[in-house]
This record gives sequence, C-alpha cells and structure tokens, in this order.
Amino acid sequence: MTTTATNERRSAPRRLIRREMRRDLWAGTALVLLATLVPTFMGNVFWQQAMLLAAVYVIAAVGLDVLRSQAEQMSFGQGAVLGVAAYVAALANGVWEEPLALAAVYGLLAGMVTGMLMALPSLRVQGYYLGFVTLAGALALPDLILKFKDQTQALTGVNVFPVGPTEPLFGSLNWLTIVVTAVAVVSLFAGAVLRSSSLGRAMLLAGESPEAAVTVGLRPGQLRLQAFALSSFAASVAGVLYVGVIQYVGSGSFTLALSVMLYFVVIVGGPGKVLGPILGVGLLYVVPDHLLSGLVDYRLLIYGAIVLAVMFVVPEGIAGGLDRLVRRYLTKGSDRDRSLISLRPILDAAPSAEAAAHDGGDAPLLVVDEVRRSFGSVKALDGASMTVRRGTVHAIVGPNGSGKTTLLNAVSGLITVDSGKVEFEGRDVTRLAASSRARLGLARTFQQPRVLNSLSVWENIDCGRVSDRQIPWFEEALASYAEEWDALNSGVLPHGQRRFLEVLRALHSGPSIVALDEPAAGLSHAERLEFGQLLRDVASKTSVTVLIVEHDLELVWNIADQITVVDGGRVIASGSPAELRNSKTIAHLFVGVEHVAG
Ligand SMILES: Nc1ncnc2c1ncn2[C@@H]1O[C@H](COP(=O)(O)OP(=O)(O)OP(=O)(O)O)[C@@H](O)[C@H]1O
Repeated sequence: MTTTATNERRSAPRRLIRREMRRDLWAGTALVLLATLVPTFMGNVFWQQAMLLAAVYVIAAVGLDVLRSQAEQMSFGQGAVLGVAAYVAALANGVWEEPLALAAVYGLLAGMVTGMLMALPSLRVQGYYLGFVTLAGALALPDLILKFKDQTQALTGVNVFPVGPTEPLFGSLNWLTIVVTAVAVVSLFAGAVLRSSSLGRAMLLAGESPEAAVTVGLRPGQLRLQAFALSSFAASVAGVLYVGVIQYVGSGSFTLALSVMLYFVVIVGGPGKVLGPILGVGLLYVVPDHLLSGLVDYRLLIYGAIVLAVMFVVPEGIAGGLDRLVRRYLTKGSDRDRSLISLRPILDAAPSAEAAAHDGGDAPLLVVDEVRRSFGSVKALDGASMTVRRGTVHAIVGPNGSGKTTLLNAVSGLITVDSGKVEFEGRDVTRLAASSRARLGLARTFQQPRVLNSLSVWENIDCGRVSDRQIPWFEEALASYAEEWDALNSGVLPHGQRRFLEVLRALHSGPSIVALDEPAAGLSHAERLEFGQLLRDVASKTSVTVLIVEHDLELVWNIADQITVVDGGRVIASGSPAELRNSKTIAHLFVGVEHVAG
C-alpha cells in the first residue's frame, strides 16, 4: 500500500505571514507608532496617555479577534479577563507591595485563569449560548469587586505608581510608552502569524465546520480551548499594561461597557483583518471618548449608531470593506482569469506499479456489522452490515431516507451507534472518535463541500493536516501546484471544483479510505463523467479505497466494483453491478436502473 508514515517535510509554500496581510501589517505598525509616538514627542501628555490606552485596547481586541474570527467563538467576557488581570496586578503592587514584575505575573496568571474558566463552557456550548455565558462573567466582575470590597478596596480603588517605567527617558518618552507600543505592534504580527499558520487554519476549519475538522483528524474542542488561551493571554497582557497606563483601578473600571466595546471593536473594525482592531478602537474608543468627549455619557448610544451604520454600509467591517475596495480597483487581473484546479494531472503522475500494491492482502478494509442507530422513533440504521474490500470503489445506494448518510456517518464516527460494530483495518473502531478514525486513515467529504472561502485553494487542501501519513508520489505531484494554488482564492471556485478540492484535501491526508457523500450532486453531466473517471483512478492509482454514497445510478453502475443497497436502515442487497443488475429484489427501488445500466 502506498500510504506511509513519514517524517519528510512537505514542499508546500512556506511563509510566516500570508502575502495579502503584509501590506496591512506595515500600515498597522505605522498607525500604532504614529498614534503613540507623535503625542509623546510633542510632549502632549493627555494624548500620550489616551493613545497608550488605545494601544492597550488594540492588544485585547487582537486576542478577541482570534477567538471571534479564527475560532468562530463568541465571547463577551474579554473586558472581564482584562479587568481581573489589571485588578490583581494593581492589588499586588499597590496593596500587597510586590515588585512590579511579580505583580505583572500575578495579573497575567489571574487573567489567564479567568479566561480559561470562561472557556470551559465552550466544550459544551457555542455561538450565542457561549456568548451569554461569557456575558455573565463580564456582568459579575463589578459586583464581585464590590462584594469583596475589603480585599479589593473597591470603595477607594487602588492606586499604582509604576515609577521606573514612567520615568522620562527623553522628553515624555518612557519605558511604559515603549513597551505598550512594542507589545501592540507585536500583537498585530502575532495575530497575522497565527492566521498564516497551520494552527490558524485548523482553528478556522474547526470553527466553521467542526464536522469537516474531525474528519481530517482535528479536535475542535481542543482548538477552541487553544483559541481561548491565546485570547485570554492577550487580554491579560492588556490588563497588566492598563494598570501602567491608568495607574488606578476601581469598581467602576471594568464594567460590561468595556466588554461590549471590545466586542464591537472587532465587529466594526473588520473581523479577521490586521487593521480591524486599530480601526475599531479608533472609531469606538478614540472618537467617542476623546474627539466627542462631551458626549461620553452617550457612549453605548454612539456605539450602537456606529455599529448599525457600519454593518449597513460594510457588513464585513471597515477593514474588510477597505480590502474589498483595494481588491476591486488596485488588483490587476483576477482569480477568475486563472486556470482553476484539476485532479487529473496529479493522478496521471502515479507510478505504473502502484495499482497492485495493497498492504493487508485480501483482508477486508472495513467491516460494518449489524449496526443500529435510532433518532427518536426513526430507525435510521436497523442492523446494517457491509464489507468493503481494499482498493475498490464501493457504492452505497438506496432511496431517500434509507439510511445511506447515517451509515457513512457511523463509519466515519460522526455519530455514535446504539449497537453493532465497525472494524477498520482489523481494528474495532466503534467507540473511537471521528478525529481518531481520521488519523488512522479514514477520510471523508460532505454533501456540501466544506471549503473555507477566506483561504487560498492550497491552504484549503493543506487545512488541518495532522498526521504524517501521505502518499509520496501524490504529494510530489501536488506540491508542483502548491505555489499556483496558493495564489488562487478558493472563493472563486465553482461548485464542481470545490468537490475536487475536497477530494484533494482528503487524499492529502494520506488515507486508506475516502468516504464521499453524494459527490456528484450539483455537477453537470460532463463534470459527473469526469468525476466518475477520477474516482475510478483514485482507487486504481492510489490504492485508496473509495466509499461513495450516491444517487446518480449511472455514475455508480459505471464506476463501482461493489454496491451495497440500503432500504429502511437495512442492507437489502450487496454485490457487483453485474450481480445486482438483474436482481428482482431491488429492481422496484430504482426505476430505470436496467435502462441506465444498459
Ligand atoms: N440527526 C438526525 N436526527 C433525526 N433524524 C435523522 C437524523 N439523521 C437522519 N435522520 C433520519 O434517519 C433516516 C435516514 O436518514 P439518512 O440521511 O441517513 O438517509 P439517506 O439515505 O442518506 O437520505 P438521502 O438520500 O435523502 O440523503 C431519515 O428518516 C432521516 O430523517
């Protein structure tokens, strides 16, 4: 068999930061430097402090953006994490009289613990439910500070005098200004590096489609916790720096309004964009609090109006809107002009000896034994059994609602079964999670291709690759397209090409079997013919077994070695197309089969 475990490094495009982010990173760096250093060198202490606080908010917003747009998690509690870190650092230095460095460490630890406590519910709930849980954290913090007023000195607040860091070095320039500015710039770069990394792509896939993520071996819960840890770290760093800038914390310092502002900063600024946090902080903090300082009591009202206006005009946020404009007017040519993707030349690169190679001899690759699964009173699988041989194209067919997709889900582990057994490569995987099955070589595609439009074609193919399994010649052939496909935006791919992309992604994980759910749905007649031949070649040239659920019987009859017919959750017939062609048992299920089979 060609699938091997190897530590060879892939010859994929390697870059620390995605090309299209670099311009924004330099612009963001320039904006941060200008905002903090111009008032500093002009000796304007008021604006110096205002801009340092804005930089602190940028740091927290970059972290929240990782959570919001990379991991697709909703948190309204970022202000509380920042607040706990700030409060503990202030208490440690101002009350317990610990040195500044140790106080900062206490603050960071307290913020991280708070963030991770808020993250735990993300293992069970997501979306708005998670948002509400984190909102409770943001609501509770001011009350908790008051409740423990003796310990928190809530009535007087805590003053901190970071003498060393605020000592002038040159004019108004001090270490605090240098550190806050540097950390804000570093946070922009760190966010961009994360987005460009395989970890960032894995987070994105797990956030947008947890189902697709587990089928390439990712663990979405773990990735969500990692995203929370990163964003909590950013908020905690921001909290500690907040104490240096404001030099005071009190019960009213970290109200819900702070969490709301940070969330809106991300949404209004442009989720997933380098410049988003900077533009968001500019519009939602600097404008209402300083440029319109007389209206500060109407802060929430101003936020609301700005959010509504921006969402109406540029739903993708200001940075997203700017990006669209730049693409439209400044980018020469477009992805639409490029040749799109193809599997054919890659499969044609197969060495001729490949077809015969199968580890494991004649032993079946996959055995499904008497599997049952009910949804309420519906018996989706009612004792279904099936044996899939290596290197074959094996089709599952049956009428609508007969249990085909459920059978595929039981095989790939996307659902648990009530009883019965699933064996893969001789191993009982019935109780194994989908991600673990994927790591063993069980790949999967979906009825609706799970393609991440914000990533390039190559990044989508390479998305969340977690094991070292690979088909060496396939990787070599694929790598020759890596540069070209890395420059191709997957958002422009038509439906049929998105299917190819999913198959490429599945094969890129070096599977023993690839399970495809209705791959021909939505394809034109010509595309179906091409796709059928490609699947045939996948089985014969890569030794990867193809398990396919399909309604298109013409396709099935033309490419399948074995067909399993499902009805009412049971397997009612199984055999080669020749064996099934004249079966009276199933003829009534497929009007026109004989005609199709010709
Ligand atoms: N998550 C679920 N909750 C409730 N019922 C479900 C669920 N998944 C499947 N079912 C039911 O189980 C039965 C089998 O569904 P399944 O999707 O496996 O059929 P199918 O053969 O793939 O159908 P189709 O060809 O229309 O895609 C159907 O009655 C369906 O309504």
